[in-house]
Amino acid sequence: MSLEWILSPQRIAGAATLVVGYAALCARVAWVSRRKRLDLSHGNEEAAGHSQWPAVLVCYASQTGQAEGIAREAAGMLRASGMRATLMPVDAVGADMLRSHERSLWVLSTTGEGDAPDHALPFVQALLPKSLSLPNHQSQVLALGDREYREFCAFGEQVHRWLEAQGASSELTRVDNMDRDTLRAWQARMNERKLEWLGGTDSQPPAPDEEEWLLPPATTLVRLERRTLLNPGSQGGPLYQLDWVAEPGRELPHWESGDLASLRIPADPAHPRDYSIASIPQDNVLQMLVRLSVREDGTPGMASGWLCGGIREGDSLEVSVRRHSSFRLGDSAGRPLILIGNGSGLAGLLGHVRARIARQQGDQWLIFGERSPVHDALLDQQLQDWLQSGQLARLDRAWSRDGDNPRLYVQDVVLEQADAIRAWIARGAAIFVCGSLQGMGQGVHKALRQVLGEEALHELVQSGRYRRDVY
Ligand SMILES: Cc1cc2nc3c(=O)[nH]c(=O)nc-3n(C[C@H](O)[C@H](O)[C@H](O)COP(=O)(O)O)c2cc1C
Repeated sequence: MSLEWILSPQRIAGAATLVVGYAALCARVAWVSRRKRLDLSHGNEEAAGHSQWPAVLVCYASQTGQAEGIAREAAGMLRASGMRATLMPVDAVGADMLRSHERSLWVLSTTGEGDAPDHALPFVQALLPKSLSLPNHQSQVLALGDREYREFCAFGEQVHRWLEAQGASSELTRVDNMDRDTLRAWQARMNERKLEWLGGTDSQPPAPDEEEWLLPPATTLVRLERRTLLNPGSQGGPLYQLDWVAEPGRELPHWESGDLASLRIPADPAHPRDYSIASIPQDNVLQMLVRLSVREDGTPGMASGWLCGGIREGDSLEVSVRRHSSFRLGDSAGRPLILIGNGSGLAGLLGHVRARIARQQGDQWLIFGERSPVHDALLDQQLQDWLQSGQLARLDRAWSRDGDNPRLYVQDVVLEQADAIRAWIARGAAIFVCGSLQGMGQGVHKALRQVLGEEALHELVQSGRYRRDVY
C-alpha cells in the first residue's frame, strides 16, 4: 500500500465521509423512530431540512405512472432513513442540480418504440446532449420496460450510458414488465447502498419494515354490479362496460379522472391488468370498458375473456387504483379540452368529461372513432344528452366502416377541423388522447404536428397541455 494512496484526496475524503456518516447514522436512529410515529410525507419539503445528512436526487420519467410510483416510494424510504431525497421528474433536472449532488437515483421507463416518456422530452433535448463533469457522482438507474418490445429499456440505458460518459459511476438494473423478483433484488441492493451512503455497511441492518418499501398499492374488494355489452352486432370484438361497486361496509378506493384500475385475475394473479377508469368517485361506481380480445387460435384472451365472460354479476374481485399523473387533468382542469380517442380509449376520455361536468365546465370537444355508426356508437344516448345540455360543446365521430362512405379516422377529423383545432388551442385548450397507439395514437400525433406545427406541439407537450394514454 503506497503512502500516496493512503494520503490521496480520495482516501481523505472517504475517511471524512465515514466520520460524517457515523454521526448521521446516530442521528438517523433517533430520527427514524420519530419518523415512524409521523405520517411519512412525500413532499419535497423534507429535502430542505436536515442539511447535515447525505443528499440524493431521485429522478423519474414515467408515461403511465409506474416509474413515478417507484421513485416516490424510493424517495420516501431514503427520507425515512435520514437522507435528504429530492424527488423530481427528469424534465426538472438541470446541470447545476446534478453537479451539486453526489448521488442520484433514476427510475426511467421506456415507451413508444424505445422512446423516452413524453414529459422527458426537454431533458432529452436539453441535458442529454450536454457534457458535464460528474467524476464523484454515484448513480443508480432503474430502467422499466418490457422484453416484448425490441428496444428493451432503451431510455434507461441511454441515461445510464450518458451518466458514465460524464464520469459518474452508474449501476443499471433492467426490469421486465415490473417483474417482482427483479424489483425485490433491486430494493435489497438499494437498502445496501443506502447504508453505504449513510456511512458504512457494518452499521445496523435495515429494520424489517424498511425492507419492504416498494409495497404494492392497497387493494379493495369490489363487486361486479353490472356488465353491459355496448356494441351488439359489431364486426369488431365485443366491448363491455363493467360497473364495480364497493362491498357492503367498504368504500371504493379514491381516484382522479385519468387514473387506472389494476385488477388481478384468478388465473394470473402475478400480472395485474390496468384499465382506464371511465367514472368519477362521485358516481359511487368504478367503471371500465373492456374489449374481449381473441388470440390467433380463436380462444379468448386470458384477462379479457374472464372479465367479459368468466366473472358473473355479483362476484367480487380485488382492485387497486394506479395514479396516472401523466394523464390526469392536472393544470389543465380549467382549460377547454379537446379529447381524442377510439375504441375502449373512450373510457379514459369519459373520466375527464365526467370530472369536468361535475365542475360545471362544458367547454370540451370529443373526437371519437369507431367502426360502424349502426353497431359501434358507444354510449350514444349519454353523449347526445351531454351535447344537448351543453355539457359537451362538440362531438365529432369518425366511422371507419360506414356503408359506402369513405373510411374516416379521428386523425382525418383533426386535419379536416384544422382551423377549429387551432382556434381552440389559441384560447388555451389542452389535448388528451386515449386509445390504440398503432394507427390512432401515431396518426393523431402526425395530424396535430401538421395542424399546429412541430414547435407548437412540442410546447404543448412541455407545458402538459398535450397528454396521451395510448397502448
Ligand atoms: C405504448 C407503450 C410502448 C412501450 N414501449 C416500450 C419499449 O419500446 N421498450 C420497452 O422496454 N418497454 C416499452 N413499454 C413498456 C413500459 O416501459 C413498461 O410498461 C413500464 O413499466 C411503464 O412504466 P411507466 O408507467 O412509468 O411509464 C411500452 C409500454 C407501452 C404502454
